[in-house]
Amino acid sequence: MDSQVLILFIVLAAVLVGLVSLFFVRAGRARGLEDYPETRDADDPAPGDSADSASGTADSGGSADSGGSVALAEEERTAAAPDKAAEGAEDSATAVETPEPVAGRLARLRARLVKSNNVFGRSLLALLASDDIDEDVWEEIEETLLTADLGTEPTMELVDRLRERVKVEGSTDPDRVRAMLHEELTALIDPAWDRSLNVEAAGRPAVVMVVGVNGVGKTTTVGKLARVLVAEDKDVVLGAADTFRAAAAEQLATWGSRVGVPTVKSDVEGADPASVAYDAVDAGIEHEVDVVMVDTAGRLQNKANLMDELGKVKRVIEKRSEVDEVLLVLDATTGQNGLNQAKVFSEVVNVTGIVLTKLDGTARGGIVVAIQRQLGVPVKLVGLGEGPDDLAPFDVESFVDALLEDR
Ligand SMILES: Nc1nc2c(ncn2[C@@H]2O[C@H](COP(=O)(O)OP(=O)(O)OP(=O)(O)O)[C@@H](O)[C@H]2O)c(=O)[nH]1
Repeated sequence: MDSQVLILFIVLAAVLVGLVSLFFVRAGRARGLEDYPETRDADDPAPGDSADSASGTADSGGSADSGGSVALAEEERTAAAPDKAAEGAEDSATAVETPEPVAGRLARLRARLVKSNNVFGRSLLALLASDDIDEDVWEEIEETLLTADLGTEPTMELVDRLRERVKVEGSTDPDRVRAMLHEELTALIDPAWDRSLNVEAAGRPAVVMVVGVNGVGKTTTVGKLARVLVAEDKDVVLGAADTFRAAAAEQLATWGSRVGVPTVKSDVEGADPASVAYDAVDAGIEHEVDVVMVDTAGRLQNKANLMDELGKVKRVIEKRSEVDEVLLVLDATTGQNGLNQAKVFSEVVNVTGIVLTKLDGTARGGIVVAIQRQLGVPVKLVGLGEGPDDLAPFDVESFVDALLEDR
């Protein structure tokens, strides 16, 4: 009799434990990414970690390589966006910023573009406004375009076409010549490119990788872009695969937390970046977010081992998901040097879009043309300042308008 009571008691206890754990699992799922475990042990494979990643190949991803645990930053777990947060997180959600809507950003930032390209536009228009555009004037025009980093071939093309039109139309009316210049510059920059970001993927998160040399503004761009996506009501996860620089992951997590976006990062300095990237994508898939953005460490294009590592980061992500967009960040102030970077990065990770940063600090806007020509990849975004909302979609008309604005 005693033993029957004991068995009954054990069975009842087991049923009770089962019910309680089921409740917690469901509640956890309903709460979403903010309940992602704070740390995941290095030896504990990431959920959905592929067989490949565990196989120990050179390209393998997953937590086993990360050299430590992967954690969501403390801030982002407490600063989830209001509509995505657990009910109990409402208080902390009040601290989350509302990013500026994307529409009209370039209009706001136009003054900066105008200011920095003042010399370019003014001297071109002044030259073209002369009654008699002789050989010397055409040469000066050429020089101005070259100084603006338009590149030799596009400069020659532009000058030839303008010369031809001025000759054929026989007009030196400044307004007319200015309109011709506007048309020719627009044609050179080419409005036909598809400049939309690939941030929609059916049935899984879109994956965006951000690459480039040191200090060009990668982390800042990921942060600003997270704001753009949040403003468009997307769920985003950031992956801090810049494991070289100790402060980089924190910097990224801070950007994310400002708009309630979580960051997957390693708490071990020098951890395998491919592993962190894999974990970020994995977390994004598991929590059914819209976009995972992976920030990578700055690397010189002539360091073969670092470029190999970047290739590996992409290949490891691809074990878990397609990579939809590879954004190469270029600093506009570095001029033609950006072209070499673009070429090498493109060979390694198949760049799909350019982000041109620091365009607020240079009159070398012509680099847009040179890059697109050489690379066959469109400029999709421009950085026009250090402020959180100083990133705008690249729009050809507004760009040329700003270059040739009356001052
Ligand atoms: N003026 C201006 N500054 C910018 C722009 N974008 C980024 N910056 C600044 O450029 C500096 C470097 O930016 P980061 O985002 O840290 O650059 P990074 O490429 O991630 O750097 P590493 O990780 O060291 O390679 C920071 O001071 C940014 O504020 C921009 O569009 N305009």
